[in-house]
Amino acid sequence: MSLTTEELIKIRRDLHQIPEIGLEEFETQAYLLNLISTFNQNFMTIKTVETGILVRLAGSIGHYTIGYRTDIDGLPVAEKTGLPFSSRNEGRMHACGHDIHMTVALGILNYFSENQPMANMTFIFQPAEENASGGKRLYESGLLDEWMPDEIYAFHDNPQLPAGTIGTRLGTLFAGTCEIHAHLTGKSGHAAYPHQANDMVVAGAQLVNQLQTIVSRNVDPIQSGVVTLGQFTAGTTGNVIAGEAQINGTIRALTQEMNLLIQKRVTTICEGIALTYGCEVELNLIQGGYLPVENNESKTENFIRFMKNDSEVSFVETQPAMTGEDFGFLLSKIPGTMFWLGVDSPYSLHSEFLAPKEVAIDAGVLAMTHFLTDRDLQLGK
Ligand SMILES: CC(=O)N[C@@H](CCC[C@H](N)C(=O)O)C(=O)O
Repeated sequence: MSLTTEELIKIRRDLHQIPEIGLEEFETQAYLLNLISTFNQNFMTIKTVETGILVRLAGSIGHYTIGYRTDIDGLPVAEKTGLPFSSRNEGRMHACGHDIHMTVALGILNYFSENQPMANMTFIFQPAEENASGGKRLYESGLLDEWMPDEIYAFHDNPQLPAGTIGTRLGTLFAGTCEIHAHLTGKSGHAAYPHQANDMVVAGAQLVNQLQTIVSRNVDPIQSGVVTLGQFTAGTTGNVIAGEAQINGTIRALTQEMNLLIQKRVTTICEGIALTYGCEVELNLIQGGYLPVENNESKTENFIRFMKNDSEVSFVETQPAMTGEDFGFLLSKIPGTMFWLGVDSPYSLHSEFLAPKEVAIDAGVLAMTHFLTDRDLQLGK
């Protein structure tokens, strides 16, 4: 018996109330393990990796392994949806919809635990998609090795698509990202004596402005790039010159070459600021596993063909997006497809008001159980 709509919605709401940030998903892991232990165990094996979980369904032939991945982490965002099942963890929210991702993965896993596939299936419940390259960590732990998928699938929810609609494209779906962390050290002092201090608010402000010229002056306008500096902290009060500043941000580019070019320009500009303002600029650029999400050509052609032909699935071809995903790392090792699942919300991913439409859950489970059943049949021939 597959999970009912009501059961799936209850699971999603349970998960929504316990968001945890990357590598701290202890409650989430315990909830998932407890639930998965209620599924048919006849051909299931479970392993844990840090706060992640790997579930293997042994196929009746076992000649091939199909992978399916969900991320499980939340964000350091204070929820303001006002929903009765809002986050119970202060300052934490599933503001990127990973509660929806997990619920759909559980629906698919539950279905195949009752309907044994011919191929093996490896389900990956992966921590730290937002902050610590969880996919790369998990891959490099070696624990996936004996259950390594031959091909792999995953989705991200999309507030801009109608609830339940599946979308993807051939080629690059998401950007590669790279975190920027710049720490500026000058000399603090009295507001009345600027000549005796070295003001890091002024140096930091110049750094922000100069970094914002990279996209307009260094990126080929026919291509694309983003430099967003989401955090700038400096100083303690209005009449004390700040001796330190911290600026954090992120780079986005659809090719690794462009990402590296932007990283190079960020480095050069930081060196220039250090020289100009006689301060120290300690720069950390962290790309980790956030490579561009490049869909495999033949797997994705097959995926798109299937979704277009399934009369119960609504499918649209989408443009590339500047969101990042560490599934890009797994796709650089294992051929597969990343796709969107529409959740129809006026608020964007990472918004404290994001409230995905739950009707998307059933649609996601249906589309993927249909697709993976078909894929299993193709592979078994
Ligand atoms: C889907 C999504 O929103 N992913 C995140 C990935 C973050 C990567 C990294 N921590 C960074 O900030 O560059 C995103 O912000 O796109």
